Amino acid sequence: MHISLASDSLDGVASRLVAEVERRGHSVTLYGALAPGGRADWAWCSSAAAKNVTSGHSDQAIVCCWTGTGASIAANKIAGVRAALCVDAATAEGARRWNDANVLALSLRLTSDQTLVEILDAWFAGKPSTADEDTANITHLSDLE
Ligand SMILES: O=C(CO)[C@H](O)[C@H](O)COP(=O)(O)O
Repeated sequence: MHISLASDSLDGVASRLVAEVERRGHSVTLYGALAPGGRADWAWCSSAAAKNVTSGHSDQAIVCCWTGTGASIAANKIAGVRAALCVDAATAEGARRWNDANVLALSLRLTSDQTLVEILDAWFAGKPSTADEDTANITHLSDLE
């Protein structure tokens, strides 16, 4: 897959995120502090990465900031984006299964090296549920936009 990655700083697991995504065989487009020269503020870099998902440029995006909250809020401003702030593998797995999340948001403050690996393993292994009650929720999100 092609994954857009954004981080508003190089704190914590930001640089390791790029290596871990590439190690899994994905190609990447980088934003914010991961791509020197671009605007690194979380609202700008996270929304830029998220826009790539709905435009078809990228299959998914991963957005980071210190708390993870700003990155997820900015990404969710883009119609068609379902960004999920995930702090562990179980949350990432649930976000893919029940929310059909297409953008993963991470907290640079909370996410350890090991947790990053576990979250990415769960995220990339995850598949959206095809159960009627789950697809109905996703359809309703589109109706709300
Ligand atoms: O967590 C964040 C937003 O939710 C930011 O990373 C935090 O506000 C720090 O930003 P800055 O380095 O621009 O002060």
